[in-house]
Amino acid sequence: MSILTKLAATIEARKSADPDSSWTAKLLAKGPEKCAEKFGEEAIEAIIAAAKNDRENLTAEAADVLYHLLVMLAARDVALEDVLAELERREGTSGIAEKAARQP
Ligand SMILES: N=c1c2ncn([C@@H]3O[C@H](COP(=O)(O)OP(=O)(O)OP(=O)(O)O)[C@@H](O)[C@H]3O)c2ncn1[C@@H]1O[C@H](COP(=O)(O)O)[C@@H](O)[C@H]1O
Repeated sequence: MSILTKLAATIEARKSADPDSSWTAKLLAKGPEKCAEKFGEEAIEAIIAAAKNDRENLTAEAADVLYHLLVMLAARDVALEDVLAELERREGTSGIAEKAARQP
């Protein structure tokens, strides 16, 4: 089991945990909008680290982004497996073909 899959399972379990015992449970209790906001904040911190070419900080911020992405997905009941399945569906298709398929 990959670390992302394990982390997603831990986050899912935190939905029924006491917010006083878990930072994840506390964040989930604040609702999906707050989870999305935190994801955005972490993404901006990663962008800043990348723009500054601060690779050490970018590594840490990227981990924060992945964690907060999983929390945001859990808050809206989107399964990590569905996201991974979407990536697998795209595997082997070129980015240009994918973009063309999304045109209205
Ligand atoms: N990977 C993470 C992880 N990454 C970041 N964070 C938390 O995300 C928060 C983000 O930092 P901020 O500075 O924005 O947070 P803050 O200032 O404390 O919060 P705000 O007051 O701004 O809301 C930190 O408090 C971190 O503890 C994480 N918290 C938990 N995990 C994983 O989730 C698991 C479950 O954690 P708990 O729910 O705490 O048991 C842990 O075992 C870890 O594997």
